[in-house]
This record gives sequence, structure tokens and C-alpha cells, in this order.
Amino acid sequence: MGKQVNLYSFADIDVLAKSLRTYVLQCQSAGFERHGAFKVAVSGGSLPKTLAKALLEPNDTGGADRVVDFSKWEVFFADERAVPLDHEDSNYRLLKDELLDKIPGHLGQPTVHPIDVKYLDDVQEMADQYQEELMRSFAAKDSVKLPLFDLLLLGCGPDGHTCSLFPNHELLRESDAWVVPIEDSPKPPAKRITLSLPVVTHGVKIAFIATGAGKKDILKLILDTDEGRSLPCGLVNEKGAERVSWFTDSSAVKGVGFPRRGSL
Ligand SMILES: O=C1O[C@H](COP(=O)(O)O)[C@@H](O)[C@H](O)[C@H]1O
Repeated sequence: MGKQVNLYSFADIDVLAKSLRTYVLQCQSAGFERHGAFKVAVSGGSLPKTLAKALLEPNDTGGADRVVDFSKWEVFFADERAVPLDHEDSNYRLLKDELLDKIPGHLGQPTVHPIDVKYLDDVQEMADQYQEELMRSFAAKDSVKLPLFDLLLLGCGPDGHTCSLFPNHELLRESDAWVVPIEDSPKPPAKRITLSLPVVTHGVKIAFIATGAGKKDILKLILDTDEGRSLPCGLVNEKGAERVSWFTDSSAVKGVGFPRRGSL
């Protein structure tokens, strides 16, 4: 059995999106209280579409804690591919198409931190530059050990990877850098940068969003077996229920024995 985390399962993505919205708004309020901003790291893949469904609902009325205020958001990328920002493989482009371009004016505009495309041919330099971008927001690396994200919104690949941290890859042993390059990603494109595991697991809150039948085998492995604990997603799970939550739909957890939580 995997580490105790919060596993939420919903009938479908529409129902999931409503709870994800509540959860993100709770994290937003906590960030605003803590430091007057909301610093979030966002993945690519299937996540941006679900996130847009959660955040772009028209019912942004009611108490302040129920309103998305993007003007105080700082959006970073949990991982990014070494491609131009308008390339179809770009996680920035995906987020822009699915969410950023659709934010209505009254919700404000977030500050977004894309990669510097000057360094597409040198992923080590690209990672270093992105780390410096983090330092400008979170303070210099010699004054804080790790950047503290209010929330990391993560995906889970069918092999158990998250961000661009892949099973059995040496990058999982990185203990110093905040952002690391990868040149041999088993999932194309090969060249990417990613937040390191210590940065991911340092987050105040960490949410995985995994939907669809294509995820059920890997979720069973991660959540129901000891073997799954050494996969990248399993390593994040080690932080436990205080920090880690999984938002899934019923197809993704079909056959998974791990206990579900009733509500947020
Ligand atoms: O390559 C990537 O894959 C993961 C998982 O994507 P999904 O489509 O299976 O949800 C994603 O989280 C990561 O950001 C991306 O670069």
C-alpha cells in the first residue's frame, strides 16, 4: 500500500473540476494570507484543459475566498520542453491556448514565467536561467534553500512520471539544483527542463490530477503497491496527506483499492 495521501474520485471531469476549483481557491486564500500572492507551478499534458474547466466557470460571485484573482497569481512551469513557445509541444503554449487566453478581464491577468527561448540549444543553460527566474521571485538560492510554491498542479504519466521526472532516471537523485535539464526524456521531445524532486516535494500543497482509463494501471501501482512508492509520483506521495491530494475520475481509479476521501 502506498503512503497515506488524499485520494478524491469523481464521476467525471466536470464534477472533478468543481472540487478542484474549491481546492485551488483554498490554496489561493492561504497564499494571499501568507504573502499577498499565489505562486503556482503548472504541468502540461492533460492538466491545463481540466484546470481551465475548474477556473473559468462563469459563477465567480460570492465571498472573496470564492473568487479567482489572477492578478496576484505567479504562474511557473513544473516542466517545459525545449521548443519555441508557439510550438505544439510547448507546455506554455498549451496553458496559453487552454487557459491564459481565455481569462476574462474581470478576473485579472496572472504574471506568467515561461522559459527563455534564447537557450533552446543548451538545456543546462535553460535550466540555470529558469532557476534564476525562480530566484527573482522566491529569493536567491543562497538565502533560501528551496523555493516554496503555494501549490503545484501535477500530472501523472502512464509510467508514473511527473513533471519531467521519469522512473529510475538519475535526475531523481538531484539534491541541490532547483531546476534541472533532461536530454533523454523517454517521452518525446527528449530535451526538457523540470523542477527537481526536492522543489516539488517542498510545496505547501501538491495536487495530482489524473483522469481517464489510461491511468488506472499506473494508479493501482502507485497507490496500492510498495513497488509504486519508488516511482516519481510515489516519491512525491511520501510527503503524506497534509500536503498531497489526488483528483481523479472514476475511470482512472477503477480497480484501485486505496481508500477514497469523501470530500475536501
Ligand atoms: O510530458 C509530460 O507529461 C506529463 C503527464 O501528462 P498527461 O497528459 O499524462 O497528464 C505532464 O504532467 C508533464 O507536464 C508533461 O511535460
